[in-house]
Amino acid sequence: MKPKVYIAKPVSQQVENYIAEHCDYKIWREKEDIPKEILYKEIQDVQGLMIPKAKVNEDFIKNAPQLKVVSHISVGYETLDTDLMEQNGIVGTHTPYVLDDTVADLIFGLILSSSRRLSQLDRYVKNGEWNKLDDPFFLSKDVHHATLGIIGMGRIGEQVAKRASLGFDMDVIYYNRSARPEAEEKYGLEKKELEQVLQESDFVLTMVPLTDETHHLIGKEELKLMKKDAILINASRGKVVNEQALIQALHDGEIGGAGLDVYETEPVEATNPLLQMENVVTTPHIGSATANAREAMAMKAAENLVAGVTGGKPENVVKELKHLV
Ligand SMILES: NC(=O)C1=CN([C@@H]2O[C@H](COP(=O)(O)OP(=O)(O)OC[C@H]3O[C@@H](n4cnc5c(N)ncnc54)[C@H](OP(=O)(O)O)[C@@H]3O)[C@@H](O)[C@H]2O)C=CC1
Ligand SMILES: O=CC(=O)O
Repeated sequence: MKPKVYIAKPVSQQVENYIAEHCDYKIWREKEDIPKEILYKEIQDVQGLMIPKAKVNEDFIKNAPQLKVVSHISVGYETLDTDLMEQNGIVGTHTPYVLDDTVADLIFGLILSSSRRLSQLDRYVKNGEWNKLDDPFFLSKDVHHATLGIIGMGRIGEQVAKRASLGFDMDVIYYNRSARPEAEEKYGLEKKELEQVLQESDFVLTMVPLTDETHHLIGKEELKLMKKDAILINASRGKVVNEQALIQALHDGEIGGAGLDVYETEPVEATNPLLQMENVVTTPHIGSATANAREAMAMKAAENLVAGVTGGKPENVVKELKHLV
């Protein structure tokens, strides 16, 4: 008998066929996120669940007595209580590597559009406001040969460093708990203390996972250390940056601007002051959103799911994480 699994998101025919070969499955085919009540009903008798993001806590586990695998279709997994899952014999998996280049491209988009004011320029040209371009606001910051500080030199951080160093002749410095000698060698990177990275960078990118340690890693004091014209880019998780402190720092001119793909509350609230700021570029948590990357993530998640429910070893088991459910 094939193991039973639930797929909590529409997937391509190719991914569905692969799952069908190995499992009995049901699938949520609606565009909207699956409501919790339906999810909890569907996981009552399955061994595997594939889902973009699950909040796995006591409540979830009570509803899934046969569950062996939660296969996340994402890299970040701060919503998985990994201790609790281990106690209940549930393996968590995620989808690293296959989206690194795609997310790095988006980050470069944020770096370029926040420094060169691309969204305002587009708006002005389309509105016939060419004359606004005399405003000194538009004498913007060079990206090439500037210093990029990357906080979290992991898979994605390294791809950003590659683009910055080889493509834009940037000096790249980074802060990480462990050193990355190979990446240092390949891209001429230098590891520094967090304070130094903040003080010396023209662009600061936060690319750490969200954990107890990285929650509000960037707050009032850290923002104060940054150059007055520096731009903060956050494409990791909103809660890595203290958003109130960021709003204040932008308001007070402590830093020059921000490029944000992630927010403390998502979807970002319409009343969030960040949305009113001319020196803030926003995208809707869309780092991995190309057709290729999303398909690769879904296939990777399907492979992890199938391996986990058929007695194999999934390739991408999540590490124990000091989680924040
Ligand atoms: N916007 C989007 O659409 C996307 C966002 N993400 C987010 O990006 C995050 C990073 O992804 P990825 O690069 O694949 O992850 P990695 O695990 O490869 O990299 C994370 C890096 O952060 C470092 N790090 C972890 N904790 C700390 C700490 N307390 N202080 C300093 N450095 C730390 C790690 O090194 P060390 O442990 O040695 O310190 C590691 O180098 C994901 O967790 C996810 O939240 C991912 C994909 C898409
Ligand atoms: O935010 C996206 C992810 O894959 O993590």
